[in-house]
Amino acid sequence: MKALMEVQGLTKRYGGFTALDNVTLSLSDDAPSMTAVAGESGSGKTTLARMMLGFIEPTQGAVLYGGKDVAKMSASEKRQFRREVQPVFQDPFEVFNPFYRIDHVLTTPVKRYRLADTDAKAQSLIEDALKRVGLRPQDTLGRFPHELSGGQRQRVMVARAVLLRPRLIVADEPVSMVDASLRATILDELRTLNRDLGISIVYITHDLTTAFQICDNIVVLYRGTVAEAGAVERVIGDPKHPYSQLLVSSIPLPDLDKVWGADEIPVTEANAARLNNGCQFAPRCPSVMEQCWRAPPPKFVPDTQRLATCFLYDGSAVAPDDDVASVFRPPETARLG
Ligand SMILES: Nc1ncnc2c1ncn2[C@@H]1O[C@H](COP(=O)(O)OP(=O)(O)OP(=O)(O)O)[C@@H](O)[C@H]1O
Repeated sequence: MKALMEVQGLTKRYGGFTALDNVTLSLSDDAPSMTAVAGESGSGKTTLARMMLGFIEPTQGAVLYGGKDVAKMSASEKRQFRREVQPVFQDPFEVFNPFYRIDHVLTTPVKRYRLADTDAKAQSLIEDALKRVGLRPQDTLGRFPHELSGGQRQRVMVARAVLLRPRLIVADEPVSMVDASLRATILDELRTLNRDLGISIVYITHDLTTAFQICDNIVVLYRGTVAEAGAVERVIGDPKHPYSQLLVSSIPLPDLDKVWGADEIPVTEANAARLNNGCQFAPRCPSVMEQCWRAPPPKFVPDTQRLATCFLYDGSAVAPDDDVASVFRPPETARLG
């Protein structure tokens, strides 16, 4: 597989605290993919996203884009990387300057990357990008950020990313500040960009329902380590790692017999510290065993198209590779039953 981006043994420490620990994940260049990165608050999702975007440097490991280490790129390589790998953030309001009209965030990249040689071409590029994300140019351009809804502002940011025809969009909780009614529409639009324009998407979220709806594969992080990874219908439909099981059991379902919060395993001070050895989830795990305290579990492959770093699956094959994508379902193949 030719890789668009390779995250190799990525580790980020802040002082003595490990926010991300030895994560390896490659994104295929052959077929544009949609990959979710999920986990509760503090699991390291944003840290991973920021390193993929080249915003912060790893303590160990590397992010390769087109085979080149992002931290060692020349100015011109970095410029191309910045164009081809686009961020979409949680809160678009922070990105907008309230004193400029919306047009500013769209005309700036057109100028910076010389995307059009005439004003008419620039206008048509901008209008096309807005239409692609379901916005009417005549209702959007000329307005100030506060005159748009949160959902519209977020769509402008997606339109800005689309304008640059990126190869990869890293979207960090892109709809968590958007009204529920608009969430599905914006996520559908991301899916359409993936299918129609061939843009790969990394979708960072704590929401497994939307990850299931739009993504092919998912990586579940727990305290900076990969708990489980694979095809969404495997990991979300039938989770194997006790942490993924906990996450899935907390998805609200219309089940009147279910008592919400009943499955929660509280974090106490005693189990909040990172372990030096063993499985990070051991202190909260309902299935914890003696060996879980001694060494981190390998990446077991209990069935096809998924891996689970959990000793419950000792005896299953171990993943052939550190790369969690080695068990991914290739995009464009049918979902498992
Ligand atoms: N600049 C920093 N300095 C110190 N610690 C940090 C820094 N950035 C992140 N962390 C810590 O690293 C851990 C992972 O943070 P990160 O933002 O990646 O988590 P997250 O999964 O994205 O959480 P959330 O869903 O709340 O955004 C957290 O414990 C956080 O406090």
